[in-house]
Amino acid sequence: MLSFENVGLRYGVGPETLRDLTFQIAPRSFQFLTGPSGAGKTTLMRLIIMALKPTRGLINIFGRDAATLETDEIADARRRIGVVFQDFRLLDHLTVYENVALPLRVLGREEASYRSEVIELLKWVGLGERKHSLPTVLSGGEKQRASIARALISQPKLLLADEPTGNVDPTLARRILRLFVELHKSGTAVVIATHDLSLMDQYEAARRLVLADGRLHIFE
Ligand SMILES: Nc1ncnc2c1ncn2[C@@H]1O[C@H](COP(=O)(O)OP(=O)(O)OP(=O)(O)O)[C@@H](O)[C@H]1O
Repeated sequence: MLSFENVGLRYGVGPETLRDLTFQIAPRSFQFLTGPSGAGKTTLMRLIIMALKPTRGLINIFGRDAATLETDEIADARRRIGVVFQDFRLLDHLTVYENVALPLRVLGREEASYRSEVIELLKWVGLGERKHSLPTVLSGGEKQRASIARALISQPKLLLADEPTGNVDPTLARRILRLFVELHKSGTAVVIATHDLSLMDQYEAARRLVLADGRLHIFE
């Protein structure tokens, strides 16, 4: 589903931020991506969603060489990837409900077919009472949960989450992890970037991808 072969990434001049990355993300797999602050976790996620081009090496996504994809093919591939960004990226003029429903609207689904699904997911992440609110009035943790719900709602083939529990308390973090594990069990490959050791300890079946000094170390 996703493979990197000898991928390197350098921002401007200076040493490579990521070096010789060779790994695969299998369909329906679950992995934590970890490593010290500044190790390159967000950079790696940006390479996967094709927001950055590698300085060298090959990235293959959904069976295609990422370097050869046209703009519309990149957009098509991105529709199959759910992303939880560190800065949430909610649309401020849409309500929480509308933000979460957006990926389904983009896929052309009728509202009647997804309304109850969206409401149920909002309840699960503790935003049932916030569905008509605009993102501007939400707390950091509420925004984070809305962005998680939006990434999950379309059951993407691949889910990338950058520090998805960074703004919530441990109880809610456990609940959110359960949501990711359920999604994985229903067929999504999940990659969660996190510093949170206690979160990782709650799902020992997960692979651990550890970035250090620009290189990736994999623990199955
Ligand atoms: N747009 C950019 N231009 C230049 N350097 C960048 C850019 N984005 C990130 N970097 C540098 O690349 C390195 C990796 O950053 P990145 O944000 O990927 O790390 P991270 O592991 O996600 O960190 P954190 O855990 O703190 O979020 C850092 O040294 C950072 O300063």
